[in-house]
Amino acid sequence: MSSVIESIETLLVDLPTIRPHKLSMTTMACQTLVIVRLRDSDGVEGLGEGTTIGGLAYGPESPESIKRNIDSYLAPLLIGQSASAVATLRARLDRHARGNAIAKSALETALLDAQGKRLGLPMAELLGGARHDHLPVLWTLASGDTARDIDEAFQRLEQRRHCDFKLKIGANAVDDDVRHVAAIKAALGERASVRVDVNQAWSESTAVRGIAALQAAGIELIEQPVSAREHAGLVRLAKRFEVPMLADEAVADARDGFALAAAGFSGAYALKIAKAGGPRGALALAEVAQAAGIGLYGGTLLEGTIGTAASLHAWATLPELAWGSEMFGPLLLKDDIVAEPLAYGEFGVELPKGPGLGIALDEDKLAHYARR
Ligand SMILES: O=C(O)C[C@H]1C=CC(=O)O1
Ligand SMILES: [Mn+2]
Repeated sequence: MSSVIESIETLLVDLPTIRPHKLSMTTMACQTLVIVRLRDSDGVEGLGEGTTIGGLAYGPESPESIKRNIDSYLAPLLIGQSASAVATLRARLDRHARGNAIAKSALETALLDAQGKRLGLPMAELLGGARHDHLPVLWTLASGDTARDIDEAFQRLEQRRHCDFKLKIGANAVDDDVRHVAAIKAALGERASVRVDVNQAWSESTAVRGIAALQAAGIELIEQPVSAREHAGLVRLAKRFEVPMLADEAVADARDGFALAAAGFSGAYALKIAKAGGPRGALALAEVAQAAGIGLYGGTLLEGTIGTAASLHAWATLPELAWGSEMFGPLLLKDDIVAEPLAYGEFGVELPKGPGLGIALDEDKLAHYARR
């Protein structure tokens, strides 16, 4: 008898950040992880995570909606079904529930983790096999203070933890943001690369002015300068400037990626398991990007270790991440809920070993940080 899914538990876990993390739409002091524990009739447990940024500030799913929609709608679609049929189960979720990509990503991760444990294979093997076991990871400077960001960048460089930096801008007037970014780039010089993420904050005309100045300051990549829905504007910016554009909020899944490429976009796509409804959807977007000659970037919604590990297993199967990755989420958090943290070093992170995600929970820490 093949194993069936017996229960699915969801927990909200609130973890403080090491410092305020300032984005165009919110400033974070805490991150809320939605942790999924899926138990199968053969005793195997699969772990998953669905995490967003700033409640409803970043996107249409909040931690509370993710938990509630899994509990009320998505989990009942899976309970009693054959646990190994990951693709069929994932299609079942899409057939009966619209949207809710983050909730679906958490469940797909838990299904893959359980299946990997059952077969004794790492999750990357289920996704085609790892081509890399160490992935590059940048750091996001977003304290809101120029001098503090510069200090932080030099610390990270000296630790050999990160040598590429992403600056979060768009909350301030464009001239102030440009001054901030140019000062950091000037302080770091050739020792580090600097890119920016505007998180949709600019109109197209502001973007033209801001990007011209950022390009002159030596910034290497401009992430999501305009609204996610402004595909035509993003294409115009990509054609206008030498500095490449990175589409993030504009491309959730393979269909978005196809539409943007067909509209004439060139540059790079940020892959996120949360946007694409799971690791498999994110890899489908990667296929479209590769077919269109668009570069790949391993993105995060600032997940903790479980969501980050799931993403790493997916990115490890790709031939190349031309723009590296930002899988630093766990490093932004003061504490963790896993027994063994991910191994960061040499400007990147190791792909975890062992079956499934290769991650085990620390039950005491989980109980301590779980919301009651
Ligand atoms: O890229 C985003 O939009 C979300 C995120 C990734 C890194 C970070 O600091 O925020
Ligand atoms: Mn982004």
